[in-house]
Amino acid sequence: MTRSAITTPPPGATLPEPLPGAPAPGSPLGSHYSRCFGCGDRHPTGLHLSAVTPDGVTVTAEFTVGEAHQGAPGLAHGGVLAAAMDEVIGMSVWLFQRPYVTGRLETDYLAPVPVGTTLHLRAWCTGMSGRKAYLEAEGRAGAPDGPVAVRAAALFIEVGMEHFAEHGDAQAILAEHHEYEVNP
Ligand SMILES: CCCCCCCCCC(=O)SCCNC(=O)CCNC(=O)[C@H](O)C(C)(C)COP(=O)(O)OP(=O)(O)OC[C@H]1O[C@@H](n2cnc3c(N)ncnc32)[C@H](O)[C@@H]1OP(=O)(O)O
Repeated sequence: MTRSAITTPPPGATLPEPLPGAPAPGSPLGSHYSRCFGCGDRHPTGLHLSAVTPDGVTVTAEFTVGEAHQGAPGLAHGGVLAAAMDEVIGMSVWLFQRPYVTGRLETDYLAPVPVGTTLHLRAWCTGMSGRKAYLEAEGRAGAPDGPVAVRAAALFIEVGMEHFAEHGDAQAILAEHHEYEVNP
């Protein structure tokens, strides 16, 4: 991955450990919002990522490129592939049980991805420092050990739940996130 200085952990960054209460290894991760373009099962043309965590700190997921995801005829749109990277990385920081948002996302496209291809995604943390989490992800075509078609490096920034209430739909958050106080 040709990551930049912004997405490279600084000296002294730490690696996360599985938290108490993390999903059991191999158990499915639920959607954080049913209308989310990345993981929501109520989004009609979304990515419908289905994900598990093998170890409480990394995430693996699958995404099958559909008709609604094309850029060039028959090929996945690059922005859609970036969204898949953003989502699987977002799912992995969700394991830290604190809310984060994407600050920066860098993407390398290594091969075209035809409609009908299942991308096997993986995301992992390379370091945490204060409010900043440094993460990477990859998408392999056709199989977990298939050729890497897309790679990403990201900087995520921790926010309070009020971030989503202030800028988004507080009622929709409350309806799906009983575990968080959105207006502390
Ligand atoms: C209900 C649950 C929902 C879960 C949703 C997950 C969805 C999946 C992930 C997403 O797609 S999130 C959607 C896309 N991202 C956004 O909408 C974020 C928009 N940006 C912001 O809201 C603010 O810019 C942000 C919260 C990221 C930062 O603003 P703050 O005022 O809180 O912090 P500040 O600007 O002081 O930055 C804190 C540190 O991060 C650094 N930083 C922030 N944004 C950066 C950036 N873009 N690039 C590099 N560094 C950045 C900043 O330099 C600083 O570093 P230092 O502490 O070292 O000084």
